[in-house]
Amino acid sequence: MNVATIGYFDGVHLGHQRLINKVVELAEKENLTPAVYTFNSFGNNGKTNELIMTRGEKVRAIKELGVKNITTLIFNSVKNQSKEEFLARIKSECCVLVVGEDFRFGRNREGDVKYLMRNQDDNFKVVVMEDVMIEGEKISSTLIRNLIKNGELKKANSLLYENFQMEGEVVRGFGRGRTFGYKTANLELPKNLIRPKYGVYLSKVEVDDFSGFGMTMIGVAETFGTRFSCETNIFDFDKEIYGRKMKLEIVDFLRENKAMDSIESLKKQLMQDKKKCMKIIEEDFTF
Ligand SMILES: Cc1cc2nc3c(=O)[nH]c(=O)nc-3n(C[C@H](O)[C@H](O)[C@H](O)COP(=O)(O)O)c2cc1C
Ligand SMILES: Nc1ncnc2c1ncn2[C@@H]1O[C@H](COP(=O)(O)OP(=O)(O)O)[C@@H](O)[C@H]1O
Repeated sequence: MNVATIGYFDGVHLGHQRLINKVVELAEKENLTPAVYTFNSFGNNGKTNELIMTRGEKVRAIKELGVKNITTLIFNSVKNQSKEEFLARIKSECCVLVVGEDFRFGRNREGDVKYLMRNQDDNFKVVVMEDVMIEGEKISSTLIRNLIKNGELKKANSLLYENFQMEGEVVRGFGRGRTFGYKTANLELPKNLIRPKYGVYLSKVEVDDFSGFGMTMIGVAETFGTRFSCETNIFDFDKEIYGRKMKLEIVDFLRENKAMDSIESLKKQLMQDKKKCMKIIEEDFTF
């Protein structure tokens, strides 16, 4: 039998981690299976194109926390189930359910924690965990999405399972970067992932067997045009990586994008950006 929790778990943030850690702890104590029920989507409320992490990253995070059994429920099939039907399924597979205070389930979100508590018996217990708070606010995926959209990546990262990251293929740009001494690898972004506020960021970079740092512009290179791109100048690196898979962790916001009056000004700015990155790396990432 399972000890389980249920949720979409986008970001696997500190609140999610409290639930999952409890599941693992209780399962170990009772020699039961630690389990998570998650969903393939949120339905049609729009949030699905603003995901904090991909499904693959989420499943990996949940497994790394010690969960052995992950079930993905198809949102469209469960959304019309009554609270009785949904609970009957959970009771047939779980003997303990760990939930947050505001957990809702079933058609029109009709099932709540009170209903679950009333339906406990010898074979089914409910454990309710308190919300995890930050500065008087409940930590939630929505709160973290707003931080990311505001460019507050450092704060968002401090609440997430791991730094906000984007993984994709390195594609060709206009070949302009190399002409002024700053090659910039253009990343094709995963669809459905939330885009941080347009701007320039310090990032951690992984490509092939290289692992290091870089500076990333997300948004529009206003000096040259209006097309969206995500471009990274990788420090201490000089290799052709077109077509390779690259992972960026967006670590810290440096500045807004600007339209420059010349290539010389752009180069000067990039030099300053790099200096700022080096300072942060020295302060925060000295091993
Ligand atoms: C860290 C970083 C910061 C950047 N900041 C700006 C900027 O403020 N304004 C701008 O017009 N372009 C900016 N760029 C984009 C460059 O203009 C762009 O990389 C260059 O045009 C090369 O494009 P390409 O790779 O398509 O050839 C920045 C690029 C990087 C890597
Ligand atoms: N340090 C580096 N940072 C970024 N890209 C690099 C670096 N060294 C080599 N490259 C290669 O150069 C390409 C970027 O050069 P660039 O002239 O900006 O062309 P493009 O416009 O096609 O991105 C990258 O895609 C990568 O293959």
